[in-house]
Amino acid sequence: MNRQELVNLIRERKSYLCVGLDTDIQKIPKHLLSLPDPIFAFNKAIIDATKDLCVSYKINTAFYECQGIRGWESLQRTVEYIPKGIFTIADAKRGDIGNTSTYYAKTFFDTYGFDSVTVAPYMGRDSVTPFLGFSEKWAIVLGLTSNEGSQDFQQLQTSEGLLYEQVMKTTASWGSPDNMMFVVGATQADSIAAIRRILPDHFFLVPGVGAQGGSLKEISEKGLNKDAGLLVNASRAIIYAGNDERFAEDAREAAKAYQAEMAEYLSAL
Ligand SMILES: O=c1ccn([C@@H]2O[C@H](COP(=O)(O)O)[C@@H](O)[C@H]2O)c(=O)[nH]1
Repeated sequence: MNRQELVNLIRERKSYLCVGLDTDIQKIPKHLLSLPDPIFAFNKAIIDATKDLCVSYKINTAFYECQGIRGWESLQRTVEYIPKGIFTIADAKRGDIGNTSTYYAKTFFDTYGFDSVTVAPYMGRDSVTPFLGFSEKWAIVLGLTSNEGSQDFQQLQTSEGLLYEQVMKTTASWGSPDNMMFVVGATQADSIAAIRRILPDHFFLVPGVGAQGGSLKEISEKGLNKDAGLLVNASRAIIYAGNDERFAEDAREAAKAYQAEMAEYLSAL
């Protein structure tokens, strides 16, 4: 998906919601466990219930990889089930020496057909640029992450400023706002205005609302740009809003509340 298609989708749906499919076999409703592919059955119901409210789905590959071959099959069925025209994210946090990164990119873009993959930039240029050579595909680079451990390295003060700011500026120079986004945690709302000044045009993927306590209002006020420029992810707060037979309806209600709030913020742009 290209940038203009994503921007149009956000405008049409009045939403910049990304539903996170962090589907944990331990947490899905028990009545699904007797089905041949419980993870896919769960995802299918969540997608059916939310597909008109969001613009993106993020599949965190860890929840699938841990199931071995069956998990990869669930992942493939899920990504194939997501309606065309909705932006798909493989949250795999890849990045390695160049030839290996090339095969990570092929895996998620060509084999599985994702629009984007999350990339850890700390191995440098040759680990990131292989993700940028695919038409209408995106690298979503970790910028300032939502977890406490972001203080350990990312937030170190250097002679040039904060380390994550340096990393984001340099990484941005390898691509463009048409093929690169950055992860900025919703729990880092105090920093988002400064990051937006450094990167006025890039999309930010923002995880950390819901279960991690980040404020949708704050990050929207500080992070939206003229094209919206945000994809805000919520995983647990949506997909586990309920845990009985009504789980999909409960997920829809949770997604609807986020979308309604987003529509307000978009109307003020
Ligand atoms: O900085 C980051 C980068 C990635 N994540 C991922 O986003 C979701 C958040 O899930 P919630 O249940 O909404 O908290 C999850 O897949 C994380 O691995 C992040 O949280 N922070």
